[in-house]
Order: sequence, then structure tokens, then C-alpha cells
Amino acid sequence: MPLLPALPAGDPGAVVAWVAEHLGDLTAEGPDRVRASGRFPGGQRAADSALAAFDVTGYARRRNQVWPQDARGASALSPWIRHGLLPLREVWDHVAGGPSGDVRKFRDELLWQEYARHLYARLGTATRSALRHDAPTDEPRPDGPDDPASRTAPWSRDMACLDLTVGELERDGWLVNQTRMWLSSHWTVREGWGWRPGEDAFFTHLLDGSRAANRLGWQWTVGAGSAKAYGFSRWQVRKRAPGLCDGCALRDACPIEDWPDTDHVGSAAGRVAEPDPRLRRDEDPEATAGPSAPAGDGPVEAVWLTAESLGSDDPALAAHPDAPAVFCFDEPLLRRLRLSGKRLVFLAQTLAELGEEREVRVSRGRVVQELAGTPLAVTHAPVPGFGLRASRLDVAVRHPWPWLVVPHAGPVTSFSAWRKAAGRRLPR
Ligand SMILES: Cc1cc2nc3c(=O)[nH]c(=O)nc-3n(C[C@H](O)[C@H](O)[C@H](O)COP(=O)(O)OP(=O)(O)OC[C@H]3O[C@@H](n4cnc5c(N)ncnc54)[C@H](O)[C@@H]3O)c2cc1C
Repeated sequence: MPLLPALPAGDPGAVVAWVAEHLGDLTAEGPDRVRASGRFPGGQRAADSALAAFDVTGYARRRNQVWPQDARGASALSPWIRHGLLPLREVWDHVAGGPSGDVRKFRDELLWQEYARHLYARLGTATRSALRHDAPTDEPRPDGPDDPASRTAPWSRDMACLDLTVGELERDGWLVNQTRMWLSSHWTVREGWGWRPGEDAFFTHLLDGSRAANRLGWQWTVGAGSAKAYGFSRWQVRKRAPGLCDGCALRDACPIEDWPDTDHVGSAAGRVAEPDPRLRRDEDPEATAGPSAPAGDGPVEAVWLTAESLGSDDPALAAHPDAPAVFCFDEPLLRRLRLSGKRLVFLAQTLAELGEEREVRVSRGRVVQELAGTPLAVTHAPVPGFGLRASRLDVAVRHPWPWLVVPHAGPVTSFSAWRKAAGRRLPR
């Protein structure tokens, strides 16, 4: 497939029409129903303003609040963090000088993101399986798994708590951490579905959806990667969304009034027979981390952008200011995943804005075919799909991934074990 027409500049609304026309057939909704997120625009300007507006004061107390919306303390920075528009170090530095308890709690969460990236960089697709304790993985799966638009159907919309949450997921492509735990626990612990179709339902919609953090979240909530499954009941709704039950049609017959039975999942069901030995030790942490300085010095004709790193400070972009940037929407991958159009709109808005500063060529097809024969500079991305494609392309210079914590060889069995092993690598 040839290059796609240039993205419309300075008109985020026109980008939605561009996505519908050129990529709509690859989306969950189909070309006629592609929309932008109701809340999160793509692009560096939106990322920078969201970070500038974020005040960490009160974060520790209010991070888990769900409703009403103005009671929330979560930063809502994750879509831009996910795609490298806000590097973790920049976000870490932004909160310096805030109240110490809030800064500590917020930076802990940034470290959770870094831990997720380390775990995924080391184990890759092995994170599809339960890491530590048995929990239903792929089966049972809800009816109609091939219809991506119905992936969220198993969450009953009769309950006000699930209706609010699933509505936000589908409309905005985002959820606070607390409601991600509600939904994933409800799906697996209470309803008994395998956790991977649920993970895919999230991945379809979340603008911050990454296999790294999404899988970690599901594995930990359902007890496959943690010591205990998380139980979701009306108690949390009353605490985190006071008053929400008052308008619920099921307020007098609440299906989640009582604590759920967690005995059939996760740690209670027993340990996995042979845990992946890489959970305890990485024999090649340098390979996991990627280069620590630019690798290669050949001539560069273009900067290859990946969805992992789309910020205007992307290391490869910054090092090659005169080269055009190239981005390929991976057609076979997108056809398989059937993501919601709002995820593609977010990416396209980001690329359109970048196009105001430098030449950006966007194509659709097989990445390896589209970019073949062009000497490329690229920023290393710590995900398995990057390595596969990069090994078949002419990568002249590979720039380092901007780790917050350089990967170590020690355990990633739990966040606390990983953090302890990171020791002096942890940022200050
Ligand atoms: C089932 C489940 C699925 C999840 N899927 C994803 C996902 O696909 N992508 C994703 O980025 N996060 C995911 N998370 C983690 C977390 O819920 C989101 O990062 C957070 O809700 C994003 O909102 P925020 O930016 O307001 O976070 P804040 O609370 O403001 O935290 C700031 C940043 O810290 C990081 N962070 C916070 N909590 C976590 C966490 N538990 N794990 C990893 N990073 C964290 C994120 O980068 C976040 O933007 C998931 C959690 C669960 C329980």
C-alpha cells in the first residue's frame, strides 16, 4: 500500500475523518462510527498542558476516588505516558517540591509503570500465561468474542457502578485504577470468565492500553501474579463513589452486596507448576534494556517512529532533526486486534501535530515491507514486536530507550522484590 495522504494539520476534528477514511475498516466500530476520545486529545501540546496543570497535592488521599468526577485525585496522564509523550523521568521531576506523602505515593505509581515495562521487556509474550498462581486464562470466554464491539458486554449495565465505568471506558478510553480493579475482579472472580478476554476488552478501548501494564494489572487483580485475588463488592462502591448506588435500578437487590468467593482463583487455586525462571533472574539484562548509547553510525534517511515513543523529544527524532519521520499503521496487527477507533485517532492526532514541525510520512501495511530498503534511525522499544521488526529492517542507528530505572538481573516476581533489587538504580 502506498503512503497515506498527509494528515490534516491544525485540525484535530479533520483527523477523525482521516482515520475513518483510511483506517476505519481496521477498527472495532467500523468507518462510520469512528470517534475521538471524549476526553483525551493526542499530541505533544495536550500532553504538556495536562502535565503543567497537574498538581500532586492531595494525590495520596484522593487517587482511588471514583465519583463524583471532581473528587478524583488521579493525574489522568497515562495516555500520554503510554506513548512516550511524557517520559517517566519528566513526570517524576514535575512533582518535586510537592507535599512529601503525595510525592512519595505518586512516584510509587510511576515505579509500578516502570516495573510493568521491565517485566514485559524481560518475559515478553510469556506474560500471556498466569505467572505465579493458576487462574482461568483463556476460557471460559463470553459469547461473540469475534465481535470486538461487544467485548465489554459481560459487564452488566444494569448496575450503576458498572454502567458508569464501562461507559467511561467505551467513551473516553480511560479508567481510574480503582475501577480497573472493579471490572477485572468482577469479570474473573465473580463471573468466572478467563482473564485474557477481559484484558483484551480493556485493550480494545484504553488509550493507555499496553500489554505491559494491562497484563500486569489483570494478573495482579485476579491473583495470577499476586498473593491474593482482589474482591469487589458494594463496600468499595459506597466508599469510593458515595451516593452512586442511590440511582441504581438494583439498589435493593444488589448482586455484589456480599463479599465474593475468591477461593477458586489465583493463589487459592495453587501455584503454577513451573514458573518462568526469568521471573527470578535475567541472564542478559543488557539485551533486555537495549543500547545504553546510540548504536550504529551509518547514514540515516528517515526516523522510524513506533507507538511506544511518539513525543517530540523522542531520542531518534531529536538526534536527526532534518530527516523525515516515518510511521506505519501495522495492518495485519490492527486487523487482528480490532482496536477502538479512538485509539487510532489519538495516534493520528499526535502524528498530525508532529507534522507541523517536520515532514511525517504515514503508511499502512506490513511494517517490514513499507520501510524496507530505507536506512533508519529509531528509538529502541522494550516490547517483543519491536525486536522482531527491527531485526528485519535496515536500522542504521538505534537510540536508547529512556528508562527511569535501568533494568537489572534480579527478581521481578513482585513489585517489592523488583524494587529492592533495583537499589541504587532507583531515581531520587
Ligand atoms: C486491570 C488493570 C489494567 C490496567 N491497564 C493499564 C494499561 O493498559 N496501561 C497503563 O498505563 N496502566 C494500566 N493499569 C494501571 C493503572 O490503572 C493506570 O496506569 C492508571 O489508572 C492511569 O491513570 P492515571 O494516569 O490517572 O494514574 P495515576 O494514579 O495518576 O498514576 C500516574 C502514572 O503512574 C502509572 N501507574 C499508576 N498506577 C499504575 C499501576 N497499577 N501499574 C502500572 N502503572 C501505574 C501510570 O503511568 C500513571 O499514568 C491497569 C491497572 C489494572 C488494575
